[in-house]
Amino acid sequence: MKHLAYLNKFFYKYRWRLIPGVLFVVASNIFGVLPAQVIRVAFDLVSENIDMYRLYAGFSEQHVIYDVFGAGLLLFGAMVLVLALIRGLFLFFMRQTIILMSRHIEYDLKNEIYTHYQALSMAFYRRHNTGDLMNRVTEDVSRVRMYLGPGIMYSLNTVVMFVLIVYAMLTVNVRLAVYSILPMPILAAVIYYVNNQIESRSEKIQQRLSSLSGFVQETFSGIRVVKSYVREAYIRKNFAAESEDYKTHSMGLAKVQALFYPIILLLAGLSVVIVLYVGGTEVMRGNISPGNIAEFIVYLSQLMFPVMALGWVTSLTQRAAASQKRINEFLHEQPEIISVNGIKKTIDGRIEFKNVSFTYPETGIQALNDVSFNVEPGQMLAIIGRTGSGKSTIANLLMRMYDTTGGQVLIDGIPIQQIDLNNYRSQTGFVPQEVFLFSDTIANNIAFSTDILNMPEVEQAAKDAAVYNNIVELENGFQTLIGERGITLSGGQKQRVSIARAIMKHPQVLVFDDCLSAVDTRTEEEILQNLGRVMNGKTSVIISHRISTIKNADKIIVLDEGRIVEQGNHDTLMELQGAYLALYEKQLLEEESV
Ligand SMILES: Nc1ncnc2c1ncn2[C@@H]1O[C@H](COP(=O)(O)OP(=O)(O)OP(=O)(O)O)[C@@H](O)[C@H]1O
Repeated sequence: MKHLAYLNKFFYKYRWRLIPGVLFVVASNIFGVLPAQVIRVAFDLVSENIDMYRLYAGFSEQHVIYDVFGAGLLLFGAMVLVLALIRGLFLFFMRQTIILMSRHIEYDLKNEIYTHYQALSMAFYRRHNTGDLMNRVTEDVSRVRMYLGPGIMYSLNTVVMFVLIVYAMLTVNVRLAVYSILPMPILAAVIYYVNNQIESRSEKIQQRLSSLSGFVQETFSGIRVVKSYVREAYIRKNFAAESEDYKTHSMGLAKVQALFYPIILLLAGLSVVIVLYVGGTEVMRGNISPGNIAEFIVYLSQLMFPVMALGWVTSLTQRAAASQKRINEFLHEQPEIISVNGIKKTIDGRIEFKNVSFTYPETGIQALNDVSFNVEPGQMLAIIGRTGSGKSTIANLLMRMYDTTGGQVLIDGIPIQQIDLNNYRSQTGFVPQEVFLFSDTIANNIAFSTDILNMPEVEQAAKDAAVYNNIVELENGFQTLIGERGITLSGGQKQRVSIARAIMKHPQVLVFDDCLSAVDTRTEEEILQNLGRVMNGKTSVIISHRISTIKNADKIIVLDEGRIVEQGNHDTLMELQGAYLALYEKQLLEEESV
């Protein structure tokens, strides 16, 4: 429960919804209790006057008595109706204040979590899977809202109604009141227990459903592999097994739900029987009138819902507390990459790695070991090396996705940690190895870094990335939707759109992480030539496997197992007759054999 205390700040923020809400709960309940008393008076009126009416049988006065009697009953009926209408009005306002408050808090909480997520570093995203992140913003927040809205509202309602009804009962007859209330705690306990059963079973079903939809999604995403390996029958069998599991759990839930209402009706009926029996004996003793029995039965029917709500609200609050605990876990995570009062400046692009070592915190793998190099503004640095040698790690450190575990990265001679993070990243263009494009138009994907879509600039970026001709050939050109909702671009086209996105930023430092691998050598040459123009006076870092990509770079570093084994330009490295030359010859051989 202590986890829910986090939400108290929101109650304070929305106090001018909560306080009137509480008053509306009280008012609606007062008007909810009054009709029972009107019914009691009406009932007594009937039982007192019926004898008189019969007494005048055969006399003309019987007619008059009937009229007076009928008009009286009509008046009572109208009173009950008016009271119900007033109650309805207050119920409307009660929901309009408390439920609306819960929706406002839900909105605030979702935004708070999302904003916090965005501040967290890469390592956090490596530790937690996307499903988990999504669940906490959606499922868990919804559960918390159930506590904030219906939970609070029904708890207040139950307490107020209980106090008013029990008070009204006690003023009529203490013995009857005690007997009537006796089954209530049992009813609440049964509902709490059954509700918990339903919730835990529903949760299991939800998990099965997630796993079923995950399974379906994956097999459809990989349908090409499934079909080419002729594994349809095998996949279908697995699907049937998953479905069977879901069905079994659903049937279990249906059984508990089927028991739920009969049990409630049984207990409710039992209360009425007790009232009739104990009330009857009290009437015989002359302690109460028959109207009081009618009054009690109305009270009982009114108490039934709050008592049911009590069991329901208890389990709902428990679940909300568990969800808030999960939310708090993430909200209390501190971003590893921070920049407090960082320097804001236009960077020149001088990069220096000074004895940099780096070990990934998630796996403990040492990816870089004592790496030192420097690049001047206007230069192109190329990084080459075998797979897993640490090339992407250099890009990660340059983009400050991680901080070094040893040594220092300096930008314009300033340690990278001292530069304002957003200021720095906004001047850096990065094309990752794994291309990611949003399900949006090509134009919006290229112009991702800007708030206003400037089409001439987008087109120029596309031309520089040598993808312009491919785009204009499409029916809708730059307005073509890509991704889940649209067409699929080829691997090389995707890479070039993502290069255009980085160029569009007019960065001071541009980092290409092996993003020309799916582009043919002629197009690659065109892009590199364009880059020479666009990045004139600025710094480029090109990571590649291919020597053809990097041979014109001002400086080339050759990495192996996290260490720099050679550095220089193409000619000096060739002269060294070491790792670079070996790589060159190997690639030359491969090209010839193709
Ligand atoms: N996010 C990560 N978490 C943990 N370990 C990682 C992570 N990324 C890379 N590594 C490890 O760090 C080492 C260097 O990886 P890196 O991605 O820098 O190599 P690379 O030279 O870019 O390889 P490739 O050419 O295949 O992309 C590898 O052993 C890899 O397993």
